[in-house]
Amino acid sequence: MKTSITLPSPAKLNLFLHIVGRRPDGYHELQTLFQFLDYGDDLTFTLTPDQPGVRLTESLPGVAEEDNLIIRAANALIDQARHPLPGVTISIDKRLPMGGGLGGGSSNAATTLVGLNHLWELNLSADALADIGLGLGADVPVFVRGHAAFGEGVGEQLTPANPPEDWFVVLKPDCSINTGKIFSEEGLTRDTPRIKIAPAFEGDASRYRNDCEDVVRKLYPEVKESLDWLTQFGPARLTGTGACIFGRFPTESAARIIWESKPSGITGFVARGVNISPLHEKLTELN
Ligand SMILES: C[C@@](CO)(OP(=O)(O)O)[C@H](O)COP(=O)(O)OP(=O)(O)OC[C@H]1O[C@@H](n2ccc(N)nc2=O)[C@H](O)[C@@H]1O
Ligand SMILES: Nc1ncnc2c1ncn2[C@@H]1O[C@H](COP(=O)(O)OP(=O)(O)O)[C@@H](O)[C@H]1O
Repeated sequence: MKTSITLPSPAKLNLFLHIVGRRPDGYHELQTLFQFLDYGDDLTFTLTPDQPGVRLTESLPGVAEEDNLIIRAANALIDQARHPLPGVTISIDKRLPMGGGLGGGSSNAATTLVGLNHLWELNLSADALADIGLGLGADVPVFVRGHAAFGEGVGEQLTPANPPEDWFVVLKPDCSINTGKIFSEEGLTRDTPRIKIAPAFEGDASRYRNDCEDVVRKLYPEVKESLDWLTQFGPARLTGTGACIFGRFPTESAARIIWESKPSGITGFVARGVNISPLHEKLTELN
């Protein structure tokens, strides 16, 4: 049995995000195209056979340990196991902004489920891990399955997709946006017609939009300014409920030229869109 592994926990983009209805429990029904980025956090899992339980080597600002999705994911696996498991210490190399629409928390949960399934040799199927993940957040299943996908329902009904693996400039306007607040806004578009997808959806995502964008532009001038700036160079869009935005470029050098000219004071990064999650690429290497 291996005792330590470091695994990627990538970001996602919602290349488009349509709100097509509402469930009786108030949750919004979405149609969205998820793609991963070759950029994200790293998690290191080290087994501690002499010390039972799950520990983090550092806490995240503003997140109580029991609310941390890494701890919640590890405990969800322990609850499923039929025998005692060795303890584990988990360290986080955090690069993704929190609450930015890049799915960092959901991705951390998925990397924990997939990583500990491997390290603890639990042999749970992807379906079983995605089910556990859905209990932690709507975006966890796509990270568990590891393939770019068209998502329906709350984003858990997934059809694998192969959008172009373009380069992105991702900007983080200096504000934080609460997902619940955006979904409760009166002016939110909630009736975008459903689109039909072919089984091998290639996703000409440039034709689609993010239905949260108008509301977010109005409420957060920082996002509006960044979108207006990035739009000069091509289509720019919000991911999830924001605050991060992205512009798409065919090559790394084209993306870097725009990145170098960004207004001072704004953070972000340049990354490539990838249809196989870096987490699954790494696991294939290990197996
Ligand atoms: C919008 C998306 C798109 O990928 O991403 P993010 O912006 O969070 O990255 C996700 O669907 C985010 O799903 P999830 O991560 O589970 O949402 P949460 O933050 O738990 O949701 C906070 C609140 O927003 C509302 N909510 C959320 C999702 C949804 N489909 N309909 C809703 O009405 C609910 O009131 C919920 O209690
Ligand atoms: N390990 C974690 N990493 C990031 N956020 C976490 C984590 N655990 C819990 N959270 C909480 O989840 C919220 C949403 O995080 P995240 O998935 O990064 O953003 P978003 O849903 O906007 O894409 C954060 O604001 C934070 O309070």
